[in-house]
Amino acid sequence: MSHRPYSTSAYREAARALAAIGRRIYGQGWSPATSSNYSLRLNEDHAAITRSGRDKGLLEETDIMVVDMEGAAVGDGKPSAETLLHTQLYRRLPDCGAVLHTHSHASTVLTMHWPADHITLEGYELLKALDGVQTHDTRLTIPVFENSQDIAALAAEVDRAMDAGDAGHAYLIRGHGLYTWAADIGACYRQLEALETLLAVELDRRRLG
Ligand SMILES: CSC[C@@H](O)[C@@H](O)C(=O)COP(=O)(O)O
Ligand SMILES: [Zn+2]
Repeated sequence: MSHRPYSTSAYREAARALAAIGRRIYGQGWSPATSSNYSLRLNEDHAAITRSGRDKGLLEETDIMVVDMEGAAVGDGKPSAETLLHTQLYRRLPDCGAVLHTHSHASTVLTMHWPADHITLEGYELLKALDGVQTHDTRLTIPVFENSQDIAALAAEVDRAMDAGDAGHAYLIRGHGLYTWAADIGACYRQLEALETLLAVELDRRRLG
């Protein structure tokens, strides 16, 4: 299958941006022990993504590589083990330009301690940081998928959930973490910061009873 070529300068800019946002996310405590992975769309057929196993607090441009939209490495090295969860979003959502995945304390405890297959965030002003949300009077339902090492199967499950109209802004994986996506890295980081903040608030709210 022939792939449209991507711009080398666009790749270099994507690698720089992903390394910078990765260090910023690490500083928030959301990507411990090499967890988490980040990607940017380069064109219809390629994405820049973090290499597998990299320390996100020390992320450099050399820790980024290119994959095609079937999840195959372009060039040497091992892309993120969760690449297919990124390409599922790029293949399904033409306007998706950036995908961020984190492993925060809040997302882990909320999904591990409570068995529900969704987390609802409702009535928070910070919900307006999410694309398309205009009021605090909003109920955001975030689906929780069971964790699996079969990433292809997990990506197919996300696809089915989206077919059913779920996972509009983000999804959670139980005992694992959060995925969110947006048109560009700035919007995606804004959404990630809002969601991780609200998940921490929700955890505190539940503890307060
Ligand atoms: C080190 S535990 C976290 C990993 O298993 C995985 O969930 C993750 O987020 C990072 O995987 P990676 O292959 O480095 O992109
Ligand atoms: Zn992960």
